[in-house]
Amino acid sequence: MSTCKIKICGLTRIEDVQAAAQLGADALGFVFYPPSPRHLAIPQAAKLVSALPPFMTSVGLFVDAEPAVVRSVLQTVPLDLLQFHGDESPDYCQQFDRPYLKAVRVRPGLDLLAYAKAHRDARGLLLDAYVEGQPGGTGHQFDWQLIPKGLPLPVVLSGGLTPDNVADAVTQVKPWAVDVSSGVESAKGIKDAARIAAFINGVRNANV
Ligand SMILES: O=C(O)c1ccccc1N[C@@H]1O[C@H](COP(=O)(O)O)[C@@H](O)[C@H]1O
Repeated sequence: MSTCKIKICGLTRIEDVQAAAQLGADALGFVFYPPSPRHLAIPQAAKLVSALPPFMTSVGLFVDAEPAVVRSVLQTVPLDLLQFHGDESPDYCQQFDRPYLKAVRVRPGLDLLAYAKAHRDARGLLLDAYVEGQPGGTGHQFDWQLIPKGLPLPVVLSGGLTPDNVADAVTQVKPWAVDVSSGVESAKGIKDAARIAAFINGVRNANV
């Protein structure tokens, strides 16, 4: 049985927060990126985060946001961890004095070791698929063979994970955690409890 951690991202409804918590997710992600169909206004996000039970991590996702935007979210929404999903520099990421994940979109030719070393103050490196013009949440998978051994940060694997492929992903990559959005939805921003349950089962049944 795998103890890989599980983050479900892009929640927009209280019933999805409650279902993900009851089904055993470790962390929930809330999107603060206006072009995303999963984007939340601050009051809505505050309501969802306040419904989290104890010991569950709330994660705020930003894409190249103005620092003032991140600060205004942090004033009202009690986020445990930030997820920077754009081209944010290490200096940018550190300015909020909050633990963070740095996301990177993996493609051939990218030196992931150098990228991880540059972002060594991150709590983890989130690996997503590269899709031209789209920062994430695409439902696309990338070639897991592109992940080098010996990355100096815990790996959070994402990008096109589903209930059908997540056991293989955990078995092959052995990440610290997995992150999913599209793969557990019935429509953008609408989570499907049966798919979340199947996803969590897939992680737990991985052969590691
Ligand atoms: O979820 C979004 O809308 C989103 C928008 C902009 C950047 C990232 C976004 N989501 C993150 O993308 C990855 C992969 O998602 P998927 O499972 O392939 O749909 C995941 O880390 C989400 O947190």
